[in-house]
Amino acid sequence: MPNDYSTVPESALAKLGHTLYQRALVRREDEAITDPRGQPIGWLLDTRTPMLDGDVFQEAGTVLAERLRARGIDQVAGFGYGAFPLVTAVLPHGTPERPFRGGFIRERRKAYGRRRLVEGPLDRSRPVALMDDILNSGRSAARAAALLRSDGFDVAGVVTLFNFTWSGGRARLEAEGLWVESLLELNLRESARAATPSGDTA
Ligand SMILES: O=P(O)(O)OC[C@H]1O[C@H](OP(=O)(O)OP(=O)(O)O)[C@H](O)[C@@H]1O
Repeated sequence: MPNDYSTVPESALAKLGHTLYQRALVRREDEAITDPRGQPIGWLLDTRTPMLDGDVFQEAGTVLAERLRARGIDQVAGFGYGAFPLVTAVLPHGTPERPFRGGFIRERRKAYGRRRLVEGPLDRSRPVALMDDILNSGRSAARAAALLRSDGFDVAGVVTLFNFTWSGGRARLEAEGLWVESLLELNLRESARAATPSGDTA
């Protein structure tokens, strides 16, 4: 039986976004958190906490799959621990005629065995969307896109849970010809200055 592909209502999106944000948010009052240079920061979003919980995993997969289908995409790839749960969450939401396929991008080609850079059944003749939890500077996604392209894949766009709008990641990726879609646009510029934000990220 094909899944029900009726459009996910906006209210469901808002609820999911709220859930993801609330359950991913870690504040310095909760635990000591640092940036990549080891400096203390005020908050971060750790999306692994909600995404690796079965209920959110299921709901996020439904919503993300809907967005991908609307763009004619049935192949997704991820680079890093924030991305992997998103890729796997989408996979059950295809149809028998048009199943989703997923890929995990390695930092570098594996030196033995199949010697692959991208693990999984992705088809080079069809476009791939990159998945990631957070778009901040856009450097991770740009690097992932470059790795995919270097291995012969056609990268169409990037789907994320959150976009930190103050960091210019979207512009960086759009300049490379990628479309960008995020479930939640976070615009916390003023509080960001005060809190030195991070998305569990650089
Ligand atoms: O747009 P950017 O500035 O590149 O930031 C976004 C990236 O940062 C985070 O990963 P992080 O580097 O914290 O590594 P992790 O996935 O291993 O936690 C996040 O999961 C994104 O992949």
